Amino acid sequence: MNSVDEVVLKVEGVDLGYSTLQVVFDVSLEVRKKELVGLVGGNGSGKSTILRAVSGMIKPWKGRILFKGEEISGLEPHQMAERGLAHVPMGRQLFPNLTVKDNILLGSYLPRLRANRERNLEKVFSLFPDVKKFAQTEAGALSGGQQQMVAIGRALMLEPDLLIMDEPSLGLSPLYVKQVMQAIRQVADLGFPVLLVEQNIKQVLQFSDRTYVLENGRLVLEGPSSELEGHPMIRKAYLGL
Ligand SMILES: Nc1ncnc2c1ncn2[C@@H]1O[C@H](COP(=O)(O)OP(=O)(O)OP(=O)(O)O)[C@@H](O)[C@H]1O
Repeated sequence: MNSVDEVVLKVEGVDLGYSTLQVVFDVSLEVRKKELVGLVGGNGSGKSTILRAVSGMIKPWKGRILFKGEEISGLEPHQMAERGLAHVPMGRQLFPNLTVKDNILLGSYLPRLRANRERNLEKVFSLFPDVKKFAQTEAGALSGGQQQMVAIGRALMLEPDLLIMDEPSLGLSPLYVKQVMQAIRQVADLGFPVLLVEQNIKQVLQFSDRTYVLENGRLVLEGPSSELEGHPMIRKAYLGL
């Protein structure tokens, strides 16, 4: 396998925007097999807009997006899901009155996944023992961190080739943020590539393999997360050092 085959997601020089307002400028990034890649930036820097383009909700004004080597322009979100893209949305969006188990099973709605349902459910339960413990509990009764794991579990039922996660730490207490980040790391270590979008740069640098830093719609820094942690710009602007 050569390095080109290993690239799952490739964003090439995209400009993105809404009606006449451009919010993302010439952004390129990639996610390879087995990687946990962070995309970080402050409020309104364009992170969610990039995710919307990757999941087919908006089309690039310029540039292109390749998923498993195929250009995705023109594909609808459900077609992206069929091709193996799982989007874990901001705010988790579970059905609070359904049990945890039923919420997770909703992830295996595609016909090709039905045969593997039970096996995949067991995989999710062995990955997140807490989720298994609450299988029969209504999802709305769980803590924010546990609900986030349920949402990730639901996405794994899709047998995804790429998971994109939109601010999974939002609204969680520091203890739960750490648990959720550890869970995401475990998911990546199992072999599922993850694009993790976050404002919480400190946590992302600690758990991801590589990170892209976005400011006002432009990439200002990128590299191995371990190297960025010590970068003067990061220390000054984001870590307050
Ligand atoms: N549907 C929309 N219509 C018009 N402008 C939008 C729309 N969605 C986002 N924007 C604008 O695009 C810019 C980037 O927003 P985006 O949501 O991508 O940022 P973000 O980095 O994800 O921020 P946050 O962390 O607050 O979600 C902002 O100026 C925002 O106001």
